[in-house]
Amino acid sequence: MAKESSESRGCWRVLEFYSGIGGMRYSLMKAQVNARVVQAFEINDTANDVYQHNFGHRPYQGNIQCLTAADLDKYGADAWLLSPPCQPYTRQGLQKDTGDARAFSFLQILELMPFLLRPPSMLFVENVVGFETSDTHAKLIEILEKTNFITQEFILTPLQFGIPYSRPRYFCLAKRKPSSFVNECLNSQLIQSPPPLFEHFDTAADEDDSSKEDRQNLLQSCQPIENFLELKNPSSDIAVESVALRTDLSNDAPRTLGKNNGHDEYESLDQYFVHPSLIERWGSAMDVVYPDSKRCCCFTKSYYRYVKGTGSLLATVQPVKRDKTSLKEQCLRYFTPREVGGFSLFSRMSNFFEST
Ligand SMILES: C[S@@+](CC[C@H](N)C(=O)[O-])C[C@H]1O[C@@H](n2cnc3c(N)ncnc32)[C@H](O)[C@@H]1O
Repeated sequence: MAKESSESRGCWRVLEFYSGIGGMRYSLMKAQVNARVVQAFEINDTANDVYQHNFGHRPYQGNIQCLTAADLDKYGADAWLLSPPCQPYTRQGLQKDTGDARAFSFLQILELMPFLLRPPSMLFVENVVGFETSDTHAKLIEILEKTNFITQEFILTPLQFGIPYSRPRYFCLAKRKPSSFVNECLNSQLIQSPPPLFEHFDTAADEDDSSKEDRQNLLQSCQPIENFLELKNPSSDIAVESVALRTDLSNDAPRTLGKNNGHDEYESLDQYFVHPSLIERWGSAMDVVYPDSKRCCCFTKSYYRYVKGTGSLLATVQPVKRDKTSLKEQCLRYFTPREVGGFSLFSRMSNFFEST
């Protein structure tokens, strides 16, 4: 079947697999490429509710594993965006890789590639660090090579793009010949540049001097956290008052304090304060950042439920001397859902489409 070229249409037709709440689509919009998502695929109906709210389009709800080559051919898509489940490859998980049922649908999509009459010209895959050494990755590269794609692979963190968010991720870009990349010297390579970064910067003990310098330069070039705050910090007086009040609250107390001398900003912020009892118990394990910090840790889905290892907490009172001020006095709060979303969305792929 003859395929109308994207140049003649002037607009890429895009398929978004594993669309979730639409992070890839937001990134595509931010990259300002001339593209249109012609279909999104997602099994989770709650995610689809959010996607529909965000974009006014409800993804196809179903198992990607059941899609056939004919199903995909009918979209005549130029580009595929894929962010398959990462659990089979996470370092903290069992790393069952191709043996994990959650990897099957991605493997199945790859297996369809040689049978497509209208294969995409471009592919973009995102996953966790660890994917690049998996059997699924080997399969991805094998099939892409067999079907005439050139690949460039990267491990990148938002910190490299000025976003104060430490979230190294694996990315694969693929273009089908005769399309080519601008920087051909990166073809068939996995680029990790600058050198590997760590979730907790202060634990990178065995780095040499040059990677320490790279890391420092990287951090300095990031925007401060305060540029990403939806709710600005209240004045110190209000925040200190808040700690006094919260110390009296039991865990079951209502999360809002009601009217407080007309401090509306404080009221909306209140539900995000960390209860002092949690600070007492888990303070030493908390990753605390400040409005002028230029990094924060990756947020997980257990953020708000657990404080240890699930993402950073923000000090709403900037202490004069950080090491001399107790965490309780610093009035810690969680980042709001919009703030968490903002870090993630800013950090995706806008730069790829612009530069490749
Ligand atoms: C890593 S998340 C992708 C997140 C997405 N990029 C976003 O911005 O929200 C993987 C998504 O794939 C969905 N998923 C997993 N297995 C699937 C399958 N077999 N068919 C369709 N969707 C699937 C999950 O429900 C989840 O939303």
